[in-house]
Amino acid sequence: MTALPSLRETIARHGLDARKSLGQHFLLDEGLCRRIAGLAGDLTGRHVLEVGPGPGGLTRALLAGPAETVTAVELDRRAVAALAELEAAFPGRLRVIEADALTVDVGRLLPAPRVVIANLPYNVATPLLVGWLRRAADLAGMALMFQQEVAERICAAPDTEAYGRLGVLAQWRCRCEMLLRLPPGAFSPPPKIWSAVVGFTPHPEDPGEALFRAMERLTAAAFGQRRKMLRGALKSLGDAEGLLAAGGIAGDRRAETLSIAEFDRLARALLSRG
Ligand SMILES: C[S@@+](CC[C@H](N)C(=O)[O-])C[C@H]1O[C@@H](n2cnc3c(N)ncnc32)[C@H](O)[C@@H]1O
Repeated sequence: MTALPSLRETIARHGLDARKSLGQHFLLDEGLCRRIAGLAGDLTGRHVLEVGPGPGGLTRALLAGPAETVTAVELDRRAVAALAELEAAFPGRLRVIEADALTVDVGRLLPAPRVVIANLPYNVATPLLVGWLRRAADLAGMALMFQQEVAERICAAPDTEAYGRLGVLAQWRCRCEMLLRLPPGAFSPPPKIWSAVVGFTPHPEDPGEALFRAMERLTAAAFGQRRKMLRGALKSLGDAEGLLAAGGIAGDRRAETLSIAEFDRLARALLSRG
């Protein structure tokens, strides 16, 4: 196999100057890429989805490991062209797809066991995560880089300022763990803020689309007015008192005091009410 150009050469050859509109902050340190590639555990026999490979630093690190296959979905045509050489160097193991990751169905794209590993474009990180949480039972695990503030919200405990809709959805479907924090200087160009990788271990049971939607409605209402008591905050769902009684939750509590198990009870009560 002929030696691959360095990441900096790849960027220069393909005019891959970072675009803010695409959330492009590249990881060029090979050691760091290897570390991130290892954060989702042993990838032997696993099929990896990487969203936004960019110049391919993390992609190279994933291919150097034991993953069965890597499928990289990238919106930027310049990056797709830059990855052609890497694809040729790993025939049958790397597939690069030019697409908007928001439109991609992981369950259809990859065989199981599936793992998602990505340094996410920050502008679409939350909708991408919520899409994967919807079908978390289809995934064996995820290791995802976010802005640190978003990572903290995902892992937040009840009774904290950061606890909200995203944390409840994520922790309801997965065990979530803060794995690594990175300063702006780890990226090229450096973003304004720190970043962090969160590890997700999905719970095996699939709640189904209707219950997931009920949880989305519930958390949107509950945290939409987080300072209000739940009997007021949940009024938009109709008969808030009845719903809270069915879930065994006192009406004078506030959303941020509820555990994930209590949210689960309320979402089931909301669904069964139809
Ligand atoms: C933070 S950069 C990470 C690049 C590379 N993985 C790295 O770590 O150096 C995010 C990448 O996601 C790509 N991207 C942005 N929006 C996307 C979308 N909707 N679907 C797929 N890729 C997207 C960008 O072009 C960019 O390559």
